[in-house]
Amino acid sequence: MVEYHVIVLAAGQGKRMNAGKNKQFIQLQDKPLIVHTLMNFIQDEWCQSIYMVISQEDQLAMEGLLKEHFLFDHVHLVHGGKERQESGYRGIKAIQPVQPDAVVMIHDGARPFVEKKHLHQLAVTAKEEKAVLLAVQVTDTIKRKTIDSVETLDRSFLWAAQTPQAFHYSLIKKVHEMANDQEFLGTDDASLVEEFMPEQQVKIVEGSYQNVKLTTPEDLLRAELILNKKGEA
Ligand SMILES: Nc1ccn([C@@H]2O[C@H](COP(=O)(O)OP(=O)(O)OP(=O)(O)O)[C@@H](O)[C@H]2O)c(=O)n1
Ligand SMILES: C[C@](O)(CO)[C@H](O)COP(=O)(O)O
Repeated sequence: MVEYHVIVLAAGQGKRMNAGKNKQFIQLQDKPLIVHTLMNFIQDEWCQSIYMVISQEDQLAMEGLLKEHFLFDHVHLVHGGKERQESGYRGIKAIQPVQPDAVVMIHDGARPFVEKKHLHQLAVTAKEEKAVLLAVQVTDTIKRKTIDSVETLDRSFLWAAQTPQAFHYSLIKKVHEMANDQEFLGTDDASLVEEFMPEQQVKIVEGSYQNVKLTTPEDLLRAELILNKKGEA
């Protein structure tokens, strides 16, 4: 067993979902999206603590929701920032003192379908290798367009990044500090390691295409299908 701590990012606005509220509150069958996500960690005995990063405006509603689902005592709440990266950094700073090699995962609240076997593969790999992300091989043909050319990239080298991404605490804290100081904005946390610690290899654990990020209304249909399938299993 490799213990880990998780930061669940839920401080976005869900603008592309166009739900008139933060998409984390959208009901998916019997419970809101964010509760589905949190349950993956509550039900994992390897998970030692959960820090959920939320926006100040959602504080009351989130507290209510956690109480309704009996999760209030299991989740530390932290206020997020304007960008996803800032929210992650605030989550990292909120973690109670831990050993430098403690494993910290960072996960999108909007990915409710992560599997326990992948959490464990990430934890084990992060403990040994310091930096790892969940990803899947790209299935599309990807073109790279410049002003005067179009080329087809070799997709056997292309991976779509997912979360969780897992790191040694001291490493992820350091690269977030550096990114903050230098006003560097990446689209995921692993990219900060790539940018500021190029000597540190980032590993990939191959994940599942079901671990989708619910971003647009179309993704909700997919979520319903996944939940129906899980219910049948
Ligand atoms: N300032 C931000 C922005 C995003 N997130 C979180 O990061 C995850 C991935 O981001 P995304 O899917 O882009 O969510 P939103 O920012 O909410 O969506 P949108 O960009 O459509 O507004 C989400 O769980 C979101 O709540 C966050 O904690 N803090
Ligand atoms: C971190 C991430 O989930 C990796 O796929 C993603 O980059 C964050 O969401 P966004 O839609 O790119 O803001």
